Amino acid sequence: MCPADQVATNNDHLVQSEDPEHPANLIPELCRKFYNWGWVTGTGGGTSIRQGDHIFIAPSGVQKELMQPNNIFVLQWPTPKYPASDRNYIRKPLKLNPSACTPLFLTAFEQGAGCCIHTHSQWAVLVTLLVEREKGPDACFEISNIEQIKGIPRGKGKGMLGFFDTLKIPIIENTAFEEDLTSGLEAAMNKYPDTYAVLVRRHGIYVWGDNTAKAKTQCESLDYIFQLAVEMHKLGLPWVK
Ligand SMILES: CSCCC(=O)C(=O)COP(=O)(O)O
Ligand SMILES: [Zn+2]
Repeated sequence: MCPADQVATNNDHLVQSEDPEHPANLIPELCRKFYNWGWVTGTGGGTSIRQGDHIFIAPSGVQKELMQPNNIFVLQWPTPKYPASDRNYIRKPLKLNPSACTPLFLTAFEQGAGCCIHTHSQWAVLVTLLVEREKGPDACFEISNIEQIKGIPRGKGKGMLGFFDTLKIPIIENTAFEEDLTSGLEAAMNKYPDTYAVLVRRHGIYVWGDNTAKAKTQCESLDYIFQLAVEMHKLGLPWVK
């Protein structure tokens, strides 16, 4: 756990609220759920929320399910993505570093997202392995004729996908360091401007939404679909009719 006595008193009021929906309360609460779903075990994965001109970010390398509100970093939005030293932190807990996923979360916020979730779900990883043969910029997971596809938006302001639509989630290659995934994420977003998620080969997935509830439900729908896809593959059933 992140020790409470290692926390600075800088702008503590930004993470102190009785409101369970406040991002500083919501991020630890969500990460406890995500841990139980196998999404953020072993310190991997995480979540970031934008509220107005503040971005709330978890620390790096901590047990995400044990996080407390006073462990949360706050960035003034907008903020430079690079170099990291130029980012506008207005709250930095002592002896902790911000998540290595920060530039990826910022990339989602640049697209207008209100929340971004990164998971290391084994179903997401397995799907990237099953389409491993299609390496390169065109790598993509595709599935159709599954009811849960309706839980994924067609694109911003375009409503939700329908049963007969084909869900497409781009896959980018993993890198040695989480931060170095940023250019791949940006490229995938440019190539698939309607996507709300990008898979990372042998690593996991980034999912974002207009707000926290949408990011969470979209991530749940995708995880359901990935698990189903793995089981379909084992039964020799095609993903696209
Ligand atoms: C065993 S986790 C490896 C790092 C990673 O992929 C990740 O998502 C966690 O990054 P953070 O800096 O938020 O701990
Ligand atoms: Zn990761």
